[in-house]
Amino acid sequence: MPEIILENVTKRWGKFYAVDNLNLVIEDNAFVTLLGPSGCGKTTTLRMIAGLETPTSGKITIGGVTVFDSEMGINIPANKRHVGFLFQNYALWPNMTVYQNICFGLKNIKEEMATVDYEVKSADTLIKILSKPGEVAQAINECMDKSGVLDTGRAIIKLIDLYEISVYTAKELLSYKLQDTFDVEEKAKQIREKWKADIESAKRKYKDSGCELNDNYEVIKNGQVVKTIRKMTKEEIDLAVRRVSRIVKIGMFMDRYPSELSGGQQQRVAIARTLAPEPTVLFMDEPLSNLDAKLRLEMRSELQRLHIDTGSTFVYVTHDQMEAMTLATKICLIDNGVLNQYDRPLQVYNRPNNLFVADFVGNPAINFMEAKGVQNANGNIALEILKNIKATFIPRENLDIARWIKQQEIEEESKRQTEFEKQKDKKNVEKGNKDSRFRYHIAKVDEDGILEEEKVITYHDFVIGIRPEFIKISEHGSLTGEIYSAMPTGMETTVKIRIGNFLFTGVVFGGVLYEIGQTVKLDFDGKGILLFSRKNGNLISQGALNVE
Ligand SMILES: Nc1ncnc2c1ncn2[C@@H]1O[C@H](COP(=O)(O)OP(=O)(O)OP(=O)(O)O)[C@@H](O)[C@H]1O
Repeated sequence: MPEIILENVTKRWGKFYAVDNLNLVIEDNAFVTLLGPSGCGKTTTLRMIAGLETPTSGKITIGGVTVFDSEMGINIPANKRHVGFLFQNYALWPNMTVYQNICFGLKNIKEEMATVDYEVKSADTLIKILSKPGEVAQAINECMDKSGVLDTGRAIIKLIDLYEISVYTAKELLSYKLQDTFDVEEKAKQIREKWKADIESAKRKYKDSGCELNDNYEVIKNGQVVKTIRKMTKEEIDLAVRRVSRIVKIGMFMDRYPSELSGGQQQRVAIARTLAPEPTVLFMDEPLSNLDAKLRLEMRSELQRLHIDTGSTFVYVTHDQMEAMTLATKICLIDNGVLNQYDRPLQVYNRPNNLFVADFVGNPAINFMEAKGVQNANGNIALEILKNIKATFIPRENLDIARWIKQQEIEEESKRQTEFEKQKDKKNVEKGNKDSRFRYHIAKVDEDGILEEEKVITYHDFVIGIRPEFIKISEHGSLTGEIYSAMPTGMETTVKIRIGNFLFTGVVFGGVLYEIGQTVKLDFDGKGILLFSRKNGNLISQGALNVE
């Protein structure tokens, strides 16, 4: 099954590292979003997995097959990786109908496939359908206008969708004119008998040549499915087109040209075209970015459903964190070519590995404030926040800061050592786009743009991260603030609260009305407050923050 494994994958152009030593396992059937700021290396990563870009070094495996290995000199081309693509500029062919657009790629496929007897298959299908001939007549009758004239095109689409059959089988079914027959049961019985006789005769022929048909109508010889290198038959192509059209609901547009479709409908055609060859892995690069907000929301839920319906592995590039959060089973968050976190969306939101991740995910953005303090014997950390306010951070789990610091120092030393070893290697190319520490932003009322001089930062310096939903305005709150701005949207109200010179963004459920300048009391609610080290930006712990 198509599990995708990236081992030490690097892509650089000269000294510029677009992707820097990426290690990633994309599980089978996952929906992974590659997320990060513009230019962080998302598209390059996707293109390398798909085979459209050659990594500088590393190894990539798809479904147990090594598709790239710099040391072994393996590089399987994109068209042999059995993957599908959907890009932002999906460009349908304007001179082809929707049907032709979807089946165009299928016509060019030539590979080893089982030999299938579609005549027997469709005969068997017709026998099954004709066991309830009244239902067929009824479906066709529903496609007549008031004066009793049949809309043949509509009837064919109706039969295709109702019985999941090809256009050829649907036309055959329509040719029986069951809707005009007095005794449908008798007529259906006669047709069934004819098809049964045909199937028996075909089976006899197979037997005479030492073959048989299995339940999927594949020809079996010596216990093996007979396979040949061939193109897809018209029937196979039609069934594939109908299958994907049903999934994205475009069955009724088959004869239209792209210019006769809305943007969203065109997008669905592009998706159908990508799905038709049944790729086991589907790569998508910002496929919804050309659509308006409402349609994008609609297509998001379509994609989620599509992921379940197709059972494929989806790898999806986006810089829209909302899209990444809502669609993904796992988010892969990249910055400057370096993987920062690879986790389930809510884990990324609730337990970000570092300040960059905390800041990148969440809208409205997380509030940061600096703090200084030491851990008490009982495990709590006595802090000073907002210049001169005393507070206590109570870690959710056991926390030994001294041990945490030791661990960080060991890891930093090990990184320094690896870097040192790398520099000794003559072939090593120094990273030009150096990884710099993420500069968190503290919201203030009068940001004069003058950066405060950096003091010596120690492990006693912290940054506290508070998601907007953890700012609780209440009568008995321990902090006093002033409403700086309030934006009710109906379902929720986003408020900015000023405490001294600092600004905090909170989200209150419901359309609460606040007056600008109004004094409010507030607390930091719950046990989801995040404690980061200011020295290296990493998450130390989650917990509660009590203000004295
Ligand atoms: N052929 C190339 N030569 C040199 N640099 C390149 C080349 N292709 C991409 N890059 C650089 O590699 C970096 C990563 O590019 P990539 O397209 O992967 O970014 P991205 O994360 O997908 O960005 P965006 O969200 O803006 O599409 C960028 O800084 C880009 O300028």
